[in-house]
Amino acid sequence: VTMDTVSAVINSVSATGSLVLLLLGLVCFYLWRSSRPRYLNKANIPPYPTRPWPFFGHLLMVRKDPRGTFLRWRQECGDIFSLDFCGKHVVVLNGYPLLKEVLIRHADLVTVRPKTLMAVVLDEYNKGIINASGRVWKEQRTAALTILRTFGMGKNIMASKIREEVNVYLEEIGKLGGRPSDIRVLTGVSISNVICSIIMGRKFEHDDPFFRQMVGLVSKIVTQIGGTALLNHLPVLRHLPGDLFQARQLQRNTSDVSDIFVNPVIDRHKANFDPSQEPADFIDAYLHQMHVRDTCSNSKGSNEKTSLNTTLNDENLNAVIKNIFAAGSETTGSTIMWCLLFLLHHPHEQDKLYSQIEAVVGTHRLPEMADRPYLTYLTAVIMETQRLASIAPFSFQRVVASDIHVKGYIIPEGSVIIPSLDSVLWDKELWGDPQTFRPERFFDKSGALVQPEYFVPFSMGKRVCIGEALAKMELFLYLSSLLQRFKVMPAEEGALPEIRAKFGMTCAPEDFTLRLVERNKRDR
Ligand code: HEM
Repeated sequence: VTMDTVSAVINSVSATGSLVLLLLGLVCFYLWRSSRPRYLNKANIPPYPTRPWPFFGHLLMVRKDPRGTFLRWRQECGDIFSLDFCGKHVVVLNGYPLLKEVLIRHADLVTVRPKTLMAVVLDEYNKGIINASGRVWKEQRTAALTILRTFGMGKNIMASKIREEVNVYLEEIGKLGGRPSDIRVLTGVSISNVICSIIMGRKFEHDDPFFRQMVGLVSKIVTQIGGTALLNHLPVLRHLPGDLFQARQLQRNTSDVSDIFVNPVIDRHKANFDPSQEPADFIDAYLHQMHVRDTCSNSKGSNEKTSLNTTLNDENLNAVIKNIFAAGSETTGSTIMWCLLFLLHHPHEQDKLYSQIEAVVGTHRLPEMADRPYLTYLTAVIMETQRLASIAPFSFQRVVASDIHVKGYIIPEGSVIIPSLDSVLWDKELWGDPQTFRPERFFDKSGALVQPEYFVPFSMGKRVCIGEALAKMELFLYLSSLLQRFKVMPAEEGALPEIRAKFGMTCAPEDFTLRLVERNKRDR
């Protein structure tokens, strides 16, 4: 090897090295430019609690304990403050008056969802309800609400579907024989079955392998969404080797849910669709609406394809079904788990609740919706559970469509807003002792049950939860029937599980075991 060859190699290596360095520098410059806080020194922007870090802004500061950090920053900055998430301007809204002003008075300016990486990974960006905006969102939301109301959300048809499943749930719990158990999965499976019967008109055996596989996948997706939250603001991280943030797994699991479960179910419904028959379930009713629009546009002599006139189509139906599963099962299931955990810690409240069930319903029949107005203590316990658990502490994010003027500040167009439901449900000014489980707070001096307008676990405004009536019905029927038959007891006498939340798609309690002991076997 001559000296010339060696120096040629060195030259070419250093040229390549310089090129790589230059590229790296350009990438860093681009990242720095695109992640610079847009409004840092602009007047009239809600204040920043601390100076943002380069690139990440405030993201890493809130990662460990978002709830605690937000509550602390509210104390330091007041009800409205700005954050920077990797260059994205975020405004956090706190307190009932401010949430009401922005979400209700300026309702039309805050209906857009941000284009999060998660929505793209889940293949749901601008599809279905949760991740859609504008015309798609309006039409899908209206269709879904109409269908749910037709099926009696808050009325009898829905109640009988839920009660059927409650019976199976009670039998399964009876089989545990009062032994220490974690009933989180059992509860999740049961609630998912209610959603199945509403969406596709059929329920599954709890040990059906196909159903188990689907519930397992949905539960994985819900957990993985929590783990990938950082990616929403720093999408470049998904390219890291090793799938550190599980984004690729999340994508695979979501497309499995579509391929194995959702699309075949839609196809079966389409194959059996008969427009002259009354719709039997949600999918059928959606196909009916598609058919009606199709017929209307044809009768008007339009030559355009229906898909141009309406957003009701297979793709959006797929997304709506996934939305209802994702938003409707984990939320209700974890609220039931929170209620049982609170009752473990508050045996006196459990006794009071049981006495009312015994007096109003007795023990020879299951509670029904007609009992609800009389089971006021249970209703108060459910509301107190939802308030204290605050399972959706930051609701879902929205984007501001044009500048909003509030409290002497401007929330600039394009900012993301985070309405902190924690700040309302845990507000000392409103509740006095917000961290205490005290269902009595929902009764007035005359002993009548009251629901204050600032009780907002389902959020507020135009994007308020569409499943509120269904969730309330499920919570009432599951908990009244469960607590009528079983006494909630600690797994080990004197050793209570800690009250601690884990952050996923919602805030569920950390896993815990308990004993559900039959109260009076002879009565049944
Ligand atoms: C305890 C149970 C539940 C709680 C606490 C809850 C809470 C919420 C919250 C806080 C939002 C965000 C609203 C916003 O963007 O401001 C929401 C949205 C939504 N929820 Fe629920 N939810 C529950 C049960 C359900 C059920 C059973 C369904 C099934 C139909 C459902 C379907 C939805 C949908 C589709 C949205 C998106 C609405 C939109 O973007 O327009 N939820 N929910």
